[in-house]
Amino acid sequence: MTKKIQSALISVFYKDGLEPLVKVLHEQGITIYSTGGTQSFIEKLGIPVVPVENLTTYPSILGGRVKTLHPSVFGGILGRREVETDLQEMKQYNIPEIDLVIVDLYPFEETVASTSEEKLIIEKIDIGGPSMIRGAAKNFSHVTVLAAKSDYQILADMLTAQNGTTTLEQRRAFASKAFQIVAHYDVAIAKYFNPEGDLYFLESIPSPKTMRYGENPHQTGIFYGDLNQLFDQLNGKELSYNNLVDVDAAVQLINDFAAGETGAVFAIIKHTNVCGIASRDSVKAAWDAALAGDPESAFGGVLVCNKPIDKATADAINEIFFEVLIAPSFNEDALAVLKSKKNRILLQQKSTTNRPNQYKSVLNGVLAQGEDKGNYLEWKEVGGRESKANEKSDMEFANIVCKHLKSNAIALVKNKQLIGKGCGQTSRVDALRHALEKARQFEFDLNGAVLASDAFFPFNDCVQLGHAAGITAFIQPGGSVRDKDSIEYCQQHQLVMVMTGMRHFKH
Ligand SMILES: NC(=O)c1ncn([C@@H]2O[C@H](COP(=O)(O)O)[C@@H](O)[C@H]2O)c1NC=O
Repeated sequence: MTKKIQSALISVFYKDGLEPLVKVLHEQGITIYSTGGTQSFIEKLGIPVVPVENLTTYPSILGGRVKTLHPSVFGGILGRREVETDLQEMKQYNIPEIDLVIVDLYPFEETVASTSEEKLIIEKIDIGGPSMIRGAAKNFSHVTVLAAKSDYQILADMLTAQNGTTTLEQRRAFASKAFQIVAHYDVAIAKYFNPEGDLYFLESIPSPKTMRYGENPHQTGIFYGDLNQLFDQLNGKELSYNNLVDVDAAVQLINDFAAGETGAVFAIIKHTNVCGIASRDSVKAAWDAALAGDPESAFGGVLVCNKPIDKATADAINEIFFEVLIAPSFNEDALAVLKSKKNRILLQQKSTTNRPNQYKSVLNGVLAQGEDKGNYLEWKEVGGRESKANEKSDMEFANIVCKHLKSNAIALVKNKQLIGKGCGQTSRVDALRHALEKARQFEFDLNGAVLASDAFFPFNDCVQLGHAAGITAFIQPGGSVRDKDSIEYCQQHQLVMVMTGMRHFKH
C-alpha cells in the first residue's frame, strides 16, 4: 500500500546530513514536529517546524530524560489507521497522525569508548529514541521509520521520485533495519553492564560482508567485522573466507613475538598452521630461513612479518606464489615489486587489537573463550643440566611457535628457525615422528635442536625419540602424573627439560 507522508517527527542527536532531507520534506508540504536541539537546527534552515511540546503540552523535563514520552506522540505513531476505534480515540484525545519518524540515537557506544565516567555513560542511554523507532517500525503498515543516518539520502531521493509517498515494501524494509539498529544498541548497553556476557551470548556486529563463498565453493560465507580498523589493503583481490582464517592465525602468531623478539620475524602460514618461521637480523634473512624450513608447504601461503618489507625481501618473495602478505609497512620500492601481480593481497597492519573473546559454533550453541594470553607461567629447569643461552632462546621461540600449531603439536627449532613440525595429529608421538621426518626431508642437522610440545608428556617416548635424533632440550607444560618418567630420562642423559606450567591446546 502506497502512503502519502503528511507529517514527520524528527529527533536526532547528530544533525549533520539532515539538511537535504528536511528540505525535501518541506518541498513535499510535510508538517515537521521536532525536539529541542533538532527544532533549533531546522528553524535555522528557515524551514517551519512545530515543537514537540505543542503535542505533549509538557516541556522537556528531567534534563531531557522525558521529552517525547507521551501518548500524543506515541498515539500518533502507533495508531492503526485502519482500526475504527483507534481513529476515534485519536480524534477524542486530539492526537495527530505521525507518518514518518526520523531518529538518530544518543551515541552510547561512542560515549563508552571515550569515558569511564558511569554518570555520563548512563545519560547516553536513549529511551525516547528507541521507543519511537520501535513504535514506528511496529506500525510499518502506515508509518515510515528512519533510524540510520546513511538512509537520509535514500529517503530524500525516494520521496522526490515518488511524490512524497512510500510503498509498503519500502516501509517494511526500513522497519526491518530499524529493529536491527535498536537490537544492536541494546546489545551494546547490555554488554556494558555485563561485559563477560555470562547470562546471554551477546554479540552484534554491523556491516556484514558477504563473501564469494565459505570454506568451500558450495558453502555460503559472511564476515561480520571491519577489516579497515586493522589493515590498509594496498593491493590484491578481496580476501576470501579461508584467507581471513589464515590472516587471523598469522596475526595472532606475530603478535606473540611483539614483546620478546628484537629481530625480524618472518612466518609462513598454511591452513592456520605455521610451516616456516625464523628470526634473523634482517628481514631478508628471516624470510630466507623461514622459507628454507619447508619450501614445499610455503606455496600459496599467508606470509607475515613484524618489520617493514624492503626491496631485497620483496625481490625474494616475488619468486614464489603466495596469497597474502601482512607487514607493519612496505618500502616504496618493495611495493612496486610486490604489486606486479594484481591478485596478491598486501595488508599493512595498523592495529593489533583483535576481539578479546574467541567464538566457535558447536552443536546448537556457541562456545566462547578468552584469548590464549601469555606463553609460559614459569620457567622450571628440571633436566640433567641448565640450558645454555642459545638453547634457552630457541626454546622460548619454539614454545611460541608450538602454541600456534593445531594439537597435538611438536615444534623443532634450531638457531631460531623452525626446522620441523608435526601438528593436528591424534598422537603426540606421531606429531614428533612427523616433525623429525620434515626436518630430515629438508636435510636439517638435528644435533643441538630443541623440541617444544603443546601439552605434557605422559610417557618418556617423546624424549627418547628426540634424544636419539640429536635433540638436546625439551620444553613442555608439565603436569602429567608421569612427568617423572621424562624428567628422569633427561637427567640420566644430560638433557635440558623446561616445564612452563602453561598448556596451549589448539583444537
Ligand atoms: N527521553 C525522550 O523523551 C527522548 N525523546 C527523544 N530523545 C532523543 O533526543 C535526541 C534529540 O534531541 P534534541 O533534538 O533535543 O537534540 C535524539 O537522539 C532522540 O533519540 C529522547 N532522549 C532520551 O531518551
